[in-house]
Amino acid sequence: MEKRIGFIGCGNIAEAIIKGLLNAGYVSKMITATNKEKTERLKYIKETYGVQVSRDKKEVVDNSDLIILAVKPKDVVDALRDIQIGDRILISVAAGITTEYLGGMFKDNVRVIRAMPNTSSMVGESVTAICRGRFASDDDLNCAYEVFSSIGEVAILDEEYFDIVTGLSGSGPAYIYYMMEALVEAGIKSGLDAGVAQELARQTIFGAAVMLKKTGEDPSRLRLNVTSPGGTTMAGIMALESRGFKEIIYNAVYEASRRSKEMRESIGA
Ligand SMILES: NC(=O)C1=CN([C@@H]2O[C@H](COP(=O)(O)OP(=O)(O)OC[C@H]3O[C@@H](n4cnc5c(N)ncnc54)[C@H](O)[C@@H]3O)[C@@H](O)[C@H]2O)C=CC1
Ligand SMILES: O=C(O)[C@@H]1CCC=N1
Repeated sequence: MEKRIGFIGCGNIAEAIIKGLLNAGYVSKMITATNKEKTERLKYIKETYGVQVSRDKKEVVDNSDLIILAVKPKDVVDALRDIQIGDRILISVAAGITTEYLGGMFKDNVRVIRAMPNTSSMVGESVTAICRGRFASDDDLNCAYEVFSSIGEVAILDEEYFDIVTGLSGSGPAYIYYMMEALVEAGIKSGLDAGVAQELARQTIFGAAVMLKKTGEDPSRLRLNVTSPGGTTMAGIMALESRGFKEIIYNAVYEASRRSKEMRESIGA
């Protein structure tokens, strides 16, 4: 049976998940959302998606079987203050915040699932890592699996890997968009019209992503297929290598993971 889902915090990632769930056939009346800024944001969410909204987080909890906590890490304590989760499942997508810390905020043994989706949830193409806290069961994990698999792929992982996952796939879409920005700027700088550069870059990234997914081939194999010996691609790749492209990407994942840990520590979690 379809679970009733309540969102505490309705910013970017909550909106992406809501849209993804609705596209996947989820019924709008099964979704309720609340937010700190209650007026404009909730009006927008209600008008755009037809889901229920409430100014009262307790009402959201009462109307839900699963609660998705989608507030910034620094706001989790405030967001969960004065509510009773009872026998519902609490799914947190907050970067860095552990199931142990969240569970510790309640007197009862709350069933907590930690999830790290990304904004491609909006088009059903997220990859979401999930793990269960101490008091959540395998059934609870399966329940979360079902919800997130309707908006993309799901990986069940040990919680110790979540900072890395956050730095790789949670933040990852931004790296790809940044790559697109860089390609477009390079095209323009080299003399292309902006619209043309954008169209070429967007479809190149999309085509490469579809190739990866549909062929299941190793990316290095696909890269070699583009790279004629002594040709243009080889010259381009050598320019990337000489400027430490892989190290740059490693640093991005490392720094984002470090920040995930730092946000946890900054609230004493
Ligand atoms: N944006 C992304 O791509 C992803 C974000 N996350 C995590 O999701 C969480 C939310 O991130 P975003 O949606 O990007 O942030 P956001 O700032 O867009 O949304 C957070 C929302 O929480 C609301 N809020 C703050 N305190 C609240 C409270 N006490 N009660 C109810 N609502 C409250 C704010 O009004 C805001 O609309 C963060 O913890 C982040 O680490 C996880 C995966 C991906
Ligand atoms: O930037 C952030 O902190 C969040 C977590 C993963 C993606 N966005």
